[in-house]
Amino acid sequence: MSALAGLLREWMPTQRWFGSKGREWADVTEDGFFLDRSEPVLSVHRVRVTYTDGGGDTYLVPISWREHQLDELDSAFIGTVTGDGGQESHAYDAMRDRDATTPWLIHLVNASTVGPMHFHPAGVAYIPEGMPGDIVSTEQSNTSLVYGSEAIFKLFRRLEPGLNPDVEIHDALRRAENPHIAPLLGHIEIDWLSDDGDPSNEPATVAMLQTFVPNASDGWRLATASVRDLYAEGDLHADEVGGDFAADSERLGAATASVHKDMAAVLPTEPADRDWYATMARQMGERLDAAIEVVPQLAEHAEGLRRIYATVAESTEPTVRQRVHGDLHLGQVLRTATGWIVLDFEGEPARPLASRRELDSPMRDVAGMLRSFDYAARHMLVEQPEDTQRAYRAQEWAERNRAAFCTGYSEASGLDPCGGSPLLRAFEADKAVYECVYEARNRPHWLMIPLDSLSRLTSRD
Ligand SMILES: Nc1ncnc2c1ncn2[C@@H]1O[C@H](COP(=O)(O)OP(=O)(O)O)[C@@H](O)[C@H]1O
Ligand SMILES: O=P(O)(O)O[C@H]1O[C@H](CO)[C@@H](O[C@H]2O[C@H](CO)[C@@H](O)[C@H](O)[C@H]2O)[C@H](O)[C@H]1O
Repeated sequence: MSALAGLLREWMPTQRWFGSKGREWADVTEDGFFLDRSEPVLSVHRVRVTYTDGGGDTYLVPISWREHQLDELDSAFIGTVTGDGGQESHAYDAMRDRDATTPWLIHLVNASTVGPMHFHPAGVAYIPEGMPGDIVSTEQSNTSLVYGSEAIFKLFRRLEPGLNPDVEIHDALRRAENPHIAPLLGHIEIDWLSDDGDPSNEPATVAMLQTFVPNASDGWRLATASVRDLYAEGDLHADEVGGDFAADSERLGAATASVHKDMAAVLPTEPADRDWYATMARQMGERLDAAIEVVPQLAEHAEGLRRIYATVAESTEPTVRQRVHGDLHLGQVLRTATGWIVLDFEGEPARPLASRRELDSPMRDVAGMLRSFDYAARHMLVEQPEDTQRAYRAQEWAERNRAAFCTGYSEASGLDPCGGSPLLRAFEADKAVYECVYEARNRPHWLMIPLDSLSRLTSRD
């Protein structure tokens, strides 16, 4: 194992974007190349991790190298490598080293190819080259840099061969002139190294650059502020407090419907048949089996969940299958002065890329957002699980905003998503199962949120 691979073995599991926390590593190998040789030197590494329980993942890790350690970069420090001549080089997370953030945009403007990496500007708008980028937050599955208030660069950490749906769908929705997206400015690909080292597959998408939406607030922040207002007003109902969110939820429903309509117009669609319903039910059951291995508390809901999934297998509900968002929640939408913007069309980061590009029911996204209203309403109950008054208010807030979202969706699309559809209920349950695994791995103190929802979903007959 190289000295760098040894350092990455310690460091990567501590990073939020590392998706396989808790799995034991069998081996780690890396291959890297230089993207920029000026100070600090910037290298990019494809890091292949294999696990003792089988399988493996490939991650992208950009590293900046410095001759001297810098106190201000302490939180980005990965470790020190000693060369053959005894000289030391200090490795830093290049996404948190501002001085190492300019080469990405310079190469995009120049449509460069550097080693195995290919830069593709979209050619539709100005790219602010020469400016350093600031990291958005480390609390995400990917890592984003904001350049001024003009562009946002998202590095996809876990690599898979094939075009990332975030790039593909943003490009399609721009062609459809949908007003609810931030335009794509470019993307970057890297040749995929298959296990035997033969670069014969499709390249993997490494990053995308989008227009930055200024003066916007994300839906999660706005919704949770509204919930806090309601909690602060012990005697008032959700529609009586200043921070009522229902009008925003209704507009968000309409924006979601508009995005679905345009995706169906410019990307493939197919009618759902009986086989598809049967496949959905089987996959939900399989996801549940796998999730119980990670979160044993799910076992007590298994019988109720399987009953819900069985109704999908028998469904004759007419649905069109189309491309969908795949992981729609309040943290994926921004409210601007003119309306809602939908972000991050990548799908659930834990799912294989091919399955995230499959045609699906738009109800998957409706269910995701309905789950998110539940999360927003209940996340503050984590600290006070016994507070029945707050639990009652949370329920009231969630119901009001879920209904408003459905009204907005149905007025814009002509389809009422929330009229007791068994498919929608099953998607909500499936999402809550996914969330249990996500929370167990990333935020165990929040595990009770999806677990409590499952109690309610499975007892509703
Ligand atoms: N175009 C944009 N304009 C402004 N902020 C953005 C934009 N895209 C993303 N963001 C901010 O960055 C956060 C993470 O972006 P997202 O695409 O959801 O990344 P991830 O895949 O890591 O979840 C969002 O919640 C939002 O606050
Ligand atoms: O990183 P992503 O935004 O792609 O999505 C992952 O992380 C989300 C949390 O940030 C997670 O969403 C879950 O928590 C949200 C509150 O933080 C809540 O609004 C969502 O409803 C809930 O699913 C998402 O599932 C995961 O894929």
